[in-house]
Amino acid sequence: MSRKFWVGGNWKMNGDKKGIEEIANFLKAGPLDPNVEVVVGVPAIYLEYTKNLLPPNVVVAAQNCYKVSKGAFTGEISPAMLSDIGVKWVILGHSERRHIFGETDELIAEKVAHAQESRLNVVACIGEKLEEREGGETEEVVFSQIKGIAEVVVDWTRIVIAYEPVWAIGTGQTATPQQAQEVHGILRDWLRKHVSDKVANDIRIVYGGSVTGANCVELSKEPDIDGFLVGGASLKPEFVQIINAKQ
Ligand SMILES: O=C[C@H](O)COP(=O)(O)O
Repeated sequence: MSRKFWVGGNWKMNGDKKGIEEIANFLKAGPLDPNVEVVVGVPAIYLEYTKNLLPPNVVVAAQNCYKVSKGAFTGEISPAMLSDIGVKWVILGHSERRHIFGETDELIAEKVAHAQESRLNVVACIGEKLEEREGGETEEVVFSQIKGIAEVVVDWTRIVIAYEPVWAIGTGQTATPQQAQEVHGILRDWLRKHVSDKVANDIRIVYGGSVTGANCVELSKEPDIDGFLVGGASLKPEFVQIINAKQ
């Protein structure tokens, strides 16, 4: 069993042509650890522009997509459209989609199902809110979220699970390596029990929430942390340090 370390950047609603060129330049300069899979989640309007600027060892992801291939859904984009322009990854279920835009577990499951049918690689995000952690409900919340996703996955080679505790996102309050490892460990055990040994052994479970150049190395040493989903720091040159955390 050896899981390739996976590092994603999630630019969220940030970036313009000039800024994207700067990011592409520091990623080109790297050097990036060749043993790491690197994906950046780009605003939809810049997917093609970014794809043309990035070095070949970094690929783009969409930050969202809809649950059907086409139709009267103003403002949405579909997996078919992403595939049509050569995009192979999509982030689904991010906490900002869940909590700002009201996406439910049910809608996220439908989106994951359709993205899988369309052969996109999915970064499926889960994570508890602060009040849920403080109420001792972390396990219950993440198990219910992963169950919703697991029920629709048909190809486990095309999915990365991102554990992102909501209280750690954009707050500077990173989960400690022990806190993150504890949840990654129980998620892997859940997959072992409810899906299979093979899936549990092979799937990448990555951590997101205030990952920086300063904390990535310690987090990367935990046995069940297989990479990161990075927000703010993925817009800065320190993203290279995070990609290289295992070196
Ligand atoms: O998708 C990334 C997460 O929301 C983490 O964002 P952050 O690194 O800015 O805390």
